[in-house]
Amino acid sequence: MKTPLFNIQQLRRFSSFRGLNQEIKISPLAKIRNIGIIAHIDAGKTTTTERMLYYGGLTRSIGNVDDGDTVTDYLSAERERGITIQSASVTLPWNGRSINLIDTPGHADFTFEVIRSLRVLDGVVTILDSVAGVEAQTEKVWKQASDLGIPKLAFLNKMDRDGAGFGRTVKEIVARLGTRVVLVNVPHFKHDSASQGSKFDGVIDVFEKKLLQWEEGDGTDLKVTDISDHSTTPELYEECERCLEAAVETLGEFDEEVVSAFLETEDYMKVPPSVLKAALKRATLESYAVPVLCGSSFKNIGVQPLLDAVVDYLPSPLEMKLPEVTTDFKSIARSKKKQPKKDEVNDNHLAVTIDPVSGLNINNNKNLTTALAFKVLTDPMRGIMVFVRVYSGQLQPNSTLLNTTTGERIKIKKLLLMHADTPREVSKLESGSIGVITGVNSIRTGDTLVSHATKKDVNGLQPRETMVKLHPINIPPPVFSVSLEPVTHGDRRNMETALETVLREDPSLHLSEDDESGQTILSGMGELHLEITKDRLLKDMKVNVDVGDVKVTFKETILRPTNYFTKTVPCEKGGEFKITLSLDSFEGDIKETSFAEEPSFIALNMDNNAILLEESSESEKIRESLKGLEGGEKGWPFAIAYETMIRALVSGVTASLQVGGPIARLPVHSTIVRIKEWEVPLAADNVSPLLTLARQAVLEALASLDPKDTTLMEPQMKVSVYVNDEDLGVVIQDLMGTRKANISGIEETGDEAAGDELRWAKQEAERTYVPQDPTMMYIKSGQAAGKKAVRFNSPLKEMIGYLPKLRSLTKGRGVYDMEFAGMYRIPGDRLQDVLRHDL
Ligand SMILES: Nc1nc2c(ncn2[C@@H]2O[C@H](COP(=O)(O)OP(=O)(O)OP(=O)(O)O)[C@@H](O)[C@H]2O)c(=O)[nH]1
Repeated sequence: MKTPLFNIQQLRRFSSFRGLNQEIKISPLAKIRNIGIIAHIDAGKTTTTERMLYYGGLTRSIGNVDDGDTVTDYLSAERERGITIQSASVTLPWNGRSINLIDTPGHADFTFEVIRSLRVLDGVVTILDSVAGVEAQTEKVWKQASDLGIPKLAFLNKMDRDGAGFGRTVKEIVARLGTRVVLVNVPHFKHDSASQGSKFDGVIDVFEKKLLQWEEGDGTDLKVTDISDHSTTPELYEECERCLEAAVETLGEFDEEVVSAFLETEDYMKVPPSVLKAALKRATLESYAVPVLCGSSFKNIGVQPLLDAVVDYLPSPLEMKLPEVTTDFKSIARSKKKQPKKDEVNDNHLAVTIDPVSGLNINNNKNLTTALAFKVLTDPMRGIMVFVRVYSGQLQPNSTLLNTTTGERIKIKKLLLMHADTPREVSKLESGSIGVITGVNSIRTGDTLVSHATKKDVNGLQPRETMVKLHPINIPPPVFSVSLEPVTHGDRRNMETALETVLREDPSLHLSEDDESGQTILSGMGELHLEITKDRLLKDMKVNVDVGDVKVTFKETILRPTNYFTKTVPCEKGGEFKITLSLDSFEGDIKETSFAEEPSFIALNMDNNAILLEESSESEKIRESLKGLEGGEKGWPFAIAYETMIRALVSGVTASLQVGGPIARLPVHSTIVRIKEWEVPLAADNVSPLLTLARQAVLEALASLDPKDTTLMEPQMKVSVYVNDEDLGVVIQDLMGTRKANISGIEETGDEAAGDELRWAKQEAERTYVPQDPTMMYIKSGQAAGKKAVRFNSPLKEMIGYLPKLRSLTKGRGVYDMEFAGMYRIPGDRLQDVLRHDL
């Protein structure tokens, strides 16, 4: 769900905090941990977060999901909508450190939000349900975090439940997520006379050689027993020794200090905890191994050691590698393309702090402040709050920033740090910190903000510095849409204002206009996504609007190139604006075509379209001036900056492609606009004529197309269905028939990793030591026998309403997950059907 992580209204109820002695000081960077919690739905993310806030002293009592009184609970927040203030991050103190917990929603419809949050995190805690093991969403978010090189911890929750399998789940983590593990703690069970079975009551702290047992209650009463003496606790000693042996073996392959420490006594129990902890931290940062802990958040067992582990094993911002930067408009530096030096680039793509085109390094640039806006919220009291992560330099209040994504200069006033429910005004936001800019309404999620690190304006920045962009947050294309129609004419203004707010907060929503019907079309990532947005518009914002049914988004694309079209207009100050362009077609992802290799290729951020400034397309004058710039920062004789001209071309082209193609007036997709020639007079002080010409020329090119020169495109989804052997036949029959599925494979579940990786992971899982699971029967590799995963691509249109169908075919046992695979041309036999029924 779109989970507001923190409902400040509820936090406020707990006016006297438990941990007053833990007042957060504004921490030096080494003391900060920017972390997120990721989990499959229901693994216990909310329950665990509640305990963290409580033990951190931010709440006075523990809320429970099932009683609907949690701080972070979505439904109660829903009920209190209007007075609820969401927050993207909250800071809690732990052991002298500040842990910034950053919201990461679990539902697949909000993948974009997960990616957006992951971008600003330095580490993640992955919560698994130890009864269910590794689940589909765990795998997905784990992979996303791995792709971004983010260090991870695993917390095996729900150890109190029947069927909880610590050992089994650990083996699944290794085999299915493809990682080594180090067991930081393992479960402890006591004999339960009532059930004549065993009951989870605590954990063995492996490195410290201690047994921690929790008393019933809020989890603050804890019995600690030393288990380092074989004569007093022989069984616990031996279990701990086996775990330490495994830890020393795993870490020893990575870290020589562990080997030396072990060789001093050749006794696993005598390797100092400090050596193991330091090695495990390094191993975690390098993604060599993942620390594993366990507990039962619901029973208040094991959460404090998890907080300790966050502090011990996840990095501070100082230890995290800086993100990739680019300077846009490559053409300015095109002849200066330089390869980054070997030692400047790490395998992990996040490590590149140097723009390979311009050579600019944000890491050692003392002048430059760079920050990424990762969430925008509208707070009824404070107005618009822009959450930013500062990557270099420092943000200062009452200063001017440059939004390099839009080219706009922005005056900012206050800066805030989130401290429990009360955002606190601060005199600066330093590199590594996460804070809030208030009172600015032009910043969107994903924008890069730069400023001078010491001055209060951007005047001292080099031209190249003003073009720095942190790697933008990729927004997946919206595949579903609804029409919006104000009930009365007077409601239109209200609707527009509300939509502006909603879109500012959620850039994965998109607005367009249906020229024929005049309707406003709102597009989003999934049915649920649009449902929640609709709720927000109708219920929270009280907009009087008719919302149509959710439909799949279709696009149009061209099948053959057009002729070139030329447009000119004289300039009042002398000379003329001119443009000559054509449209060309391609298939696939534009960034992977040969066009993308061209020096003057500009990918548009919508609909897989791009502009190609053909070789020598610029007027003689522009070319000469650019050459001048390459030699140094010599004069640029034009009254208008080069980037401003490019922005005009981009805006003109983007807007006209949205107007649509000849078949159904749908926005044009997968099209390249080849600009053969363009001119701007030297004296011109305004680019709007260039924008207009670009727009007119594209519209003329589109109008020249015959309907048979274009076709429709539709979203296809990459789907995995998990079913029992006995249901496989009927499920496949339905997939091949009704769902138009293109099946790529049927696998035993558990075989998700591919090739060598799979072999490695399986071997690693086999040799990974895990304690016996007393509460469950051991099922080999953790999977119920005879489960199959069917992988296929299918048109999204055919997948609507699939869940009830799958349930009825499999007596409720089948599950599936799907993600966007891409927009594909609709084959001729289905085209008529779509035109008739869906448009
Ligand atoms: N027995 C047991 N139940 C738990 C534990 N942790 C959470 N639960 C229960 O599991 C259910 C889901 O817990 P949540 O904390 O809402 O899980 P979540 O991951 O936040 O779920 P979403 O917000 O839907 O993604 C609730 O009924 C909890 O009471 C645990 O340690 N033991």
